[in-house]
Amino acid sequence: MNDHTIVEVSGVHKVYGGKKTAAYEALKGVDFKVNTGEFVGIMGASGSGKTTMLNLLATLDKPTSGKVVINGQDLSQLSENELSEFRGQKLGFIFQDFSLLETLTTRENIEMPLDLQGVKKAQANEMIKKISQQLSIETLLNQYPSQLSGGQKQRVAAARALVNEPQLILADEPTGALDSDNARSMMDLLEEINRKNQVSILLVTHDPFSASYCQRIMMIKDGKIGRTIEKDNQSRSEFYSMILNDLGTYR
Ligand SMILES: Nc1ncnc2c1ncn2[C@@H]1O[C@H](COP(=O)(O)OP(=O)(O)OP(=O)(O)O)[C@@H](O)[C@H]1O
Repeated sequence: MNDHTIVEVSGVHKVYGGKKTAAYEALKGVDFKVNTGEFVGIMGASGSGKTTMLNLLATLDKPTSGKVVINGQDLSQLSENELSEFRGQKLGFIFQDFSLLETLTTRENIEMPLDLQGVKKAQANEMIKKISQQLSIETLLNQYPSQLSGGQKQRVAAARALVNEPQLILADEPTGALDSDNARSMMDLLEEINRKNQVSILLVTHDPFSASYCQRIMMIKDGKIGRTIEKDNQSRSEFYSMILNDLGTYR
């Protein structure tokens, strides 16, 4: 692991069940690295192990064997309390279902991770102001989730994920519940954050359009990374065609 590596996964196996139920090996030896500032995708059929992998990176679950290192920290060395602190400080999450709390306003939803970390009110206000401007949601701060459109909710969820300036964003089907216009603006936003803020992004998706924003895509199949495809100097639409071709060929 060097300074340029944000994620290093080595020899990771994950077995579910086993004591009373039949054991199922969802990950069968996964190795990969993500460089700092990279925008990387994981694609694969339903049941291939994508969410399992994401949960390990999110520190929400532990591998049966193998190692996950994020930002130089071997996650297996941290206690539960340290893991939750690590999650709060280093990671940002964007999920398909937004997971906004309905009884809180936009501002309160965005403020929540800062409260959990004990950030002082004045500093929290500054951080909320900055991210709201960047995501153009200043006018929505006093609204409740039920008053927002799907695209607006997703921007608020993105603001909440980004407000603590995480080093790594884990995004699970962030466009899954959005129409195509909103999906495009969500992906444009992630690309902008990646470029301007130098945040590393790991995106899990079925969707070739979202995946075309990545610089590199790892194709996971039956619990292993089968192939990696790289964007290199291609335009996004060329990369999109390459992804479609790949999915067609290896289905
Ligand atoms: N808690 C669990 N207990 C037992 N088996 C599980 C558990 N979670 C996942 N699995 C199994 O592990 C395999 C991989 O699941 P995972 O959710 O990682 O797939 P996925 O690629 O994210 O699928 P999808 O795209 O449908 O979300 C599946 O066969 C699933 O049934």
